[in-house]
Amino acid sequence: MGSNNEKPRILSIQNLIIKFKLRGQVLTAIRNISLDLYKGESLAIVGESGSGKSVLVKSIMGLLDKNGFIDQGQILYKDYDLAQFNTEKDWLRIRGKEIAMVTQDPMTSLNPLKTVGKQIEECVVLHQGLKGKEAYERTLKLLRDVGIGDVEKRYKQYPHEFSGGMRQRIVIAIAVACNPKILICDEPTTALDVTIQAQILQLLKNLQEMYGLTTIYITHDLGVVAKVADRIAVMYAGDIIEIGKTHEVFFDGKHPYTWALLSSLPQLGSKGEELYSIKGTPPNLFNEIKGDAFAPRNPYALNIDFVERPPFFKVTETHFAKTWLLHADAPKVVPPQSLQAFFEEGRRYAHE
Ligand SMILES: Nc1ncnc2c1ncn2[C@@H]1O[C@H](COP(=O)(O)OP(=O)(O)OP(=O)(O)O)[C@@H](O)[C@H]1O
Repeated sequence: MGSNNEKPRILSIQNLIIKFKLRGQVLTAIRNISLDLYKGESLAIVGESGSGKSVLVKSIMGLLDKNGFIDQGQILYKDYDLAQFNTEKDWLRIRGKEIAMVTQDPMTSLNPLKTVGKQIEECVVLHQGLKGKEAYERTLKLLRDVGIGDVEKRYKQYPHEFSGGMRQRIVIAIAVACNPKILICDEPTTALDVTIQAQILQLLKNLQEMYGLTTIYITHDLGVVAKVADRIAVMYAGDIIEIGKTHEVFFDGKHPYTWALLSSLPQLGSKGEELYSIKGTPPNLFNEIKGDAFAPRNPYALNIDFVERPPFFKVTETHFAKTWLLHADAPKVVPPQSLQAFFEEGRRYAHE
């Protein structure tokens, strides 16, 4: 869903349902998601804590917690259905090599006892088939590519000798050294301060072009990804409720949950207008969810929202949203006042 006609598909998730067993009960964390990823694109998955972003990307890498399982669906990549993989041997063909991940905390992915140069070089040797001087030179190039200076000296240093932002650059170098096709960035900048955040995002964007990567960003911060993503998928309670090109979701969002997320952006707050606040809590995933999961918190909910789960309604060829408000018979509802001005500004900007 969410077509992007210019590029070929690289990964296709179809009707995915993921459950966890917990204290004798079962909760459904991913509720029938279908999602296509296109070669060379950058897709941001946004949603509040607990919406299922991490579970979704972990399932692509075979990193689900032991009590989690794929109940239904397919994850198609090359000739494989990753949803059928069940041994580490299977996953070793994919993890790191085809699909790599950069997480929030670089220290957990780095070995404190090995120089950073050696850690990058090991991947160069293993995945790029280089040896000796060639592997060393490639490692230095990678260090330069991720924006580290004085590379010969830095090669010999240990992780603790680097700042948080620099460590994140090294983790990114290691991920890229494995030559992955898809790079998943799970809240890659959350632990960093704002200036460094912007630099790391810019770096990821540059590397995406330089190495022809397809990237998935997962974050709860819509503002951060708007600058780097080609498309945005909005998740709520284990489902993708809206997907589209970044400007479509950002400046013409259709689902009231997307409106709520946008309304919490600081850009809107700074105008001194009253924010559209999101009340209530997400549904309990142990229970069966009827209708639109957001309905109980949605001031625009229609009666049908409490009864029937909305399908994806097409807004444009590339923009879809699961809200009954888009049904031809629905009453006309406009976004909250504060957002209207924001949308208007965005549309004007897009046309300039
Ligand atoms: N091992 C587990 N056992 C039980 N439930 C789990 C487990 N892992 C995740 N969940 C549940 O699955 C749901 C989705 O979690 P997930 O971590 O994917 O959310 P998220 O959107 O990534 O949130 P965050 O931004 O906080 O990481 C949550 O309700 C969570 O409690």
